[in-house]
Amino acid sequence: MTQALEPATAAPKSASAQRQGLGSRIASSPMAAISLGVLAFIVLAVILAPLLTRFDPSVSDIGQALLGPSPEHWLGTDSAGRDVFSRIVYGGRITLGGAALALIVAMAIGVTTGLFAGYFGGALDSSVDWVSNLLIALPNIMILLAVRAAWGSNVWLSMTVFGVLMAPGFHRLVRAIVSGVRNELYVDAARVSGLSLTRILGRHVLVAIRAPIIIYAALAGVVVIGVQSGLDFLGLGDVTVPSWGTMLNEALVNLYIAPGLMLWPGIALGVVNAALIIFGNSLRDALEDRPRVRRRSTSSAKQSAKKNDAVTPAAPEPAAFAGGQSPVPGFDEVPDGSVLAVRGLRVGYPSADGIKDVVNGVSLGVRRGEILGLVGESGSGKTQTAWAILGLLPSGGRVTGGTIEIAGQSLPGLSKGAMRSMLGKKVAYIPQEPMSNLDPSFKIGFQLVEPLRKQLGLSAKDAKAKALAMLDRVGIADPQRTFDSYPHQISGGMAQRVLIAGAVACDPDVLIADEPTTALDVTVQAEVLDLLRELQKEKDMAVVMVTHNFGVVADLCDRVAVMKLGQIVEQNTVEVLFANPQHPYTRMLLEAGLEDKTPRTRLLRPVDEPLQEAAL
Ligand SMILES: Nc1ncnc2c1ncn2[C@@H]1O[C@H](COP(=O)(O)OP(=O)(O)OP(=O)(O)O)[C@@H](O)[C@H]1O
Repeated sequence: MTQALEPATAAPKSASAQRQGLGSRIASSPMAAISLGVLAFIVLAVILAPLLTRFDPSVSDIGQALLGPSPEHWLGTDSAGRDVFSRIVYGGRITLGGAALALIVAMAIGVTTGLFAGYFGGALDSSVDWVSNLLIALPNIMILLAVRAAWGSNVWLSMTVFGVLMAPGFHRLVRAIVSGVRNELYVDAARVSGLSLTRILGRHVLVAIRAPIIIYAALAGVVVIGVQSGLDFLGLGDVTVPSWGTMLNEALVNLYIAPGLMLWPGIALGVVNAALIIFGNSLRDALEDRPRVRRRSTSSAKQSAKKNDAVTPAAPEPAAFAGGQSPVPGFDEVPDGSVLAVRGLRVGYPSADGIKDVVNGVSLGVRRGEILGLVGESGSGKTQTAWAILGLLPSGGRVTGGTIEIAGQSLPGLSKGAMRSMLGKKVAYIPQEPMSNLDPSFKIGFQLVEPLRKQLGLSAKDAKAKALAMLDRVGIADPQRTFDSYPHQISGGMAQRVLIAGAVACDPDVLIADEPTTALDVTVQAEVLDLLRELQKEKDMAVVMVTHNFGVVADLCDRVAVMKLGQIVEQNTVEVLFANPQHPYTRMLLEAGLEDKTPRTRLLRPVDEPLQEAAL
């Protein structure tokens, strides 16, 4: 029963390297570390300018004009007798400070709008995109000249405006990444575990955009420094304060008398720009083979399902039932005392012809201690039914009719906050693909502890103790090691056990398992089903087992509902339905896939009778 642990060291070396934090990855790339060191050195020198220099960079002494380098004036003096070293160090404040201001403004606007537009999509996305396109269409230099003409040559103002003009670049980058990440199953899993929007965005989404933002900011920094220096070089900046662009402008005037004056601001600009470009490129190289556990495409998931699901019946041609036999009486029965009661549920998506229902009047109920199998061909609406119950329909989908009650609480119409507090505590979810439902960026322990603290209000210590106890309970041999592992360091079977531990940790009334064994190999499937059965008995949960495997139904379920084209066509106890299927569609599914149609003897009992161990 206990699954053999894969040693943590079994993870490929490259993977463990890739798991390092951003700081370690920068440190492990010599070019990134050196360029970052150079940048840090220059920034520090600019900040500590008053300590490093002996001369006021703006005070002229015409008697000292155009002196060469000396122990007093390390880099010589300019045409007004000002110390060049002081002007270089102080000038960095304007050049680098202005560039930093523009970058901060661009990132604050672009990252925020990209994050929300990418995550929520819809009208918000379209309107922000419209504004972003408008900003991109504006000629930046003309705008900066207009700002200077209207408000004077204030470097901070012009760099703030330039930051706004640069924001669309960050917006587009972040929006593109976030709109991909929001569909990751681990983000769905975070929603199911009841985490707030801020936490999901902060913990799971921001982490994915962190590295691309740093790389893009490094390269955008080169552009901003170029624009700031260019404006000063053209004499459009404030000539009373030193900057590297202003120094280049003065050097140009004296090019034939003192060509050396061009050298120092040129070197300063060259070194900073080179360091920024090398840093951006090295960081990209260090990060580019980072593993991403992506949501598998529907087709690959289906292929995997077919491969692993040995007794899955071939999906019958919907056309064979186009005539549509009526559902078998009792198809919409909701047993008395059901802790989950769904009546006449309809789920619709917008289409060219208006709202199209993909779930069409489903009624079902599950009592405590009971397992209901929800079976049907691919596309019959099982997952949509489950997601509607969890309040997790994807964008566009909505409940268009019917009622859902969990432990007496009616769900449709519930506020998002109230729904969040139910998820995990009243209703929990076990997904189909364990690996994709764990965030690759965080250790298993963190992903278990966080919802426990949020949902049960436990202290960090208690939540950790409970998480370790749950890992032990679900049959993980070394809970501490798994707790300290990243998802890529454990096997698929262990990942599913981890998700089961997380799902049942808050003792939910209802557990929805959506094909929980599809992505696992056959031996592990049996172990996971055994575990689910044990936990369901132990915690007296009502379970809805979404599957298209009649073997799983026979092995595990008390009752079964058969779905076809968004409707339940037949619903009964497992023993009655297997012995005497009424609907032609049920018969076809059973004949197509099941060699041994006899359910376990233990299941041949009315659902409200206690389990007879002797009959096992
Ligand atoms: N985002 C969507 N927009 C529009 N229609 C959708 C969307 N998602 C699913 N559907 C429709 O809902 C139907 C039911 O899909 P659902 O995923 O519930 O099927 P299922 O029975 O769970 O299949 P499977 O066993 O293959 O997972 C699909 O046939 C599809 O046409």
